[in-house]
Amino acid sequence: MSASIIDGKAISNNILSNIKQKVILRQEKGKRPPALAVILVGDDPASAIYVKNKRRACETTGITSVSHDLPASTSQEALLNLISKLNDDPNIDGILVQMPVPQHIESETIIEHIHPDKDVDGFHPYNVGRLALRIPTLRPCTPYGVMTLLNTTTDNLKGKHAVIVGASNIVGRPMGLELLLAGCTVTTTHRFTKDLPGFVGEADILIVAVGKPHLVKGEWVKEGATVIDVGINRLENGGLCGDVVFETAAQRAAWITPVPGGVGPMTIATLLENTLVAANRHNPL
Ligand SMILES: Nc1nc(=O)c2c([nH]1)NC[C@@H]1CN(c3ccc(C(=O)N[C@@H](CCC(=O)O)C(=O)O)cc3)C=[N+]21
Repeated sequence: MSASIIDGKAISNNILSNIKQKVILRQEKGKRPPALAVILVGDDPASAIYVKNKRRACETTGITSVSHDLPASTSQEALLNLISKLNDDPNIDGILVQMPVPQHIESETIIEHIHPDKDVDGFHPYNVGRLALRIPTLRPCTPYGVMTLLNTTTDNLKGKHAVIVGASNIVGRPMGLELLLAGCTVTTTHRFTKDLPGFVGEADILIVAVGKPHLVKGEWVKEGATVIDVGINRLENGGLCGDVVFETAAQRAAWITPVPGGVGPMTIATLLENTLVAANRHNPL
């Protein structure tokens, strides 16, 4: 078999143009555009690229982005104060604090300080808890973006065996909740899993989100599987690669996402979808 490529870039562009139409509709009804505050602390080069892509997507859709670029030396207290101000600001619908934050800042404290109604990343325990209880509101962007991709390739996810490699707070764990909500049988593997290749070989749907280049070998993949590679690893030659060995996996899979151009753009599209949802709630039509 030779896999078809899941074109995350094209699918995300479709979502962005839908959002753009909805933003125009709001403005025709006299409402301001949705507004996203983007906070970047420090100067991690990868973060700078992602944040730039987010701001560009805001421009494409007509969503207002308000940048707060802070030095790496920013204290936790100063960051919490800024978030408090944005929580109370009626002209801001969504707040994003780009992760990772510098070592002296505790990310859990920051995430819990963002008002759940403005948590467009879907990272707040309230929003993750809602998803766990099958009453999702603002959904974690990357897992929800992956669900959008799966729904374009698979008619009925119910009963499919989904295997997740990686159990992080921002991808692996909420990914399991989304797949469970969609009716999949879910297995989550992680650093203590024995026989990772054995679990991977059982997956109808394989989601890999670890951040280790080429961790998953193509030979492990089940014939006809759908492979979603969430990893984005920077190579020394400046290129990018995923967590899956693409060439060999594509010989066995039915569907596979590329890196770049797969999950990354979907994360951004979902972030803007969440911002529109938050705006429609704060400032209804
Ligand atoms: N509060 C917060 N929210 C996030 O959503 C968040 C975060 N922190 N920290 C880091 C991760 C990572 N992330 C990506 C966003 C866009 C691309 C993206 O645009 N990727 C392009 C390639 C871009 C490149 O050249 O590196 C692609 O895959 O085609 C990738 C990864 C959001 N994250």
